[in-house]
Amino acid sequence: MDRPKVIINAAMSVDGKIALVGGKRIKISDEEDFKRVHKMRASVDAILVGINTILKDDPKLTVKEKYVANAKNPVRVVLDSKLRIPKNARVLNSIAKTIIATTENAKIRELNAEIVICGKDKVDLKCLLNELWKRGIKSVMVEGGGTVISSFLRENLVDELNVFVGSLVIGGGAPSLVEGIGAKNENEVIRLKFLECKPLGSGILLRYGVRDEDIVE
Ligand SMILES: NC(=O)c1ccc[n+]([C@@H]2O[C@H](COP(=O)([O-])OP(=O)(O)OC[C@H]3O[C@@H](n4cnc5c(N)ncnc54)[C@H](O)[C@@H]3O)[C@@H](O)[C@H]2O)c1
Ligand SMILES: Nc1nc(=O)c(N)c(NC[C@H](O)[C@H](O)[C@H](O)COP(=O)(O)O)[nH]1
Repeated sequence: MDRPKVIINAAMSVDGKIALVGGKRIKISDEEDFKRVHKMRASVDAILVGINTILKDDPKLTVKEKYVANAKNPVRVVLDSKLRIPKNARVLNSIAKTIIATTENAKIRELNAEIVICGKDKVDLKCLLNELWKRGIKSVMVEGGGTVISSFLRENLVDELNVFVGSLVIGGGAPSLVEGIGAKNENEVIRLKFLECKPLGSGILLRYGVRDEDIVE
């Protein structure tokens, strides 16, 4: 199947959490990591997140001038099965193009975005990646949250996983890097290929490959 290269990027605590208990956003990345994240945003054709990340964080998903000057903004893509996105979500501003990926079950309404229908209950990722490919999108940065990251990994649609490990512990039942059901048996474990580990600012950057054949060094 023709599909864009998929790179997951997220920031987690030492105990693998990506937000506070209850899902409230916390700054895990430091300035060095945000600079890396925004450089990566500037280098891809699209950035993708799940609707819960929009509802919890209200991100802009654009490239900040202070990190990368005069950058071209990638297309923003939101997985929103029931088309719940609020009209005033920042991702719907006119600074960059936005695609809302939804399902046949959604009640379609007018939004400042292109609406792409893929799947019935939740967004069919293979269908969506193919639609993005048809629009000239050759690389997608998946910025979360944990449920979306889980779907991409479980469906074996990931080429690279980049995780910044901040020097903090959140604990308890806070959202994790990979949500979903998880592995009960050894054969359900997702094995990664270690690529790189380097100190970055006050934390560590980890890079893994997932689909061996597609990893571009
Ligand atoms: N630290 C980080 O790097 C980082 C990055 C992004 C988000 N977050 C945090 O993650 C949390 C949100 O994560 P989450 O797991 O609750 O939600 P999410 O953002 O992963 O969105 C999940 C939702 O997307 C929709 N969806 C549609 N099709 C889907 C598919 N095929 N697979 C998966 N989801 C699909 C569903 O409604 C699903 O409930 C927030 O607390 C946010 O602060 C942290
Ligand atoms: N890389 C990263 N480090 C963090 O410490 C953190 N909390 C997030 N969380 C992802 C989330 O969706 C954020 O809220 C957006 O990174 C903000 O995005 P904008 O700058 O508004 O585009 N991401």
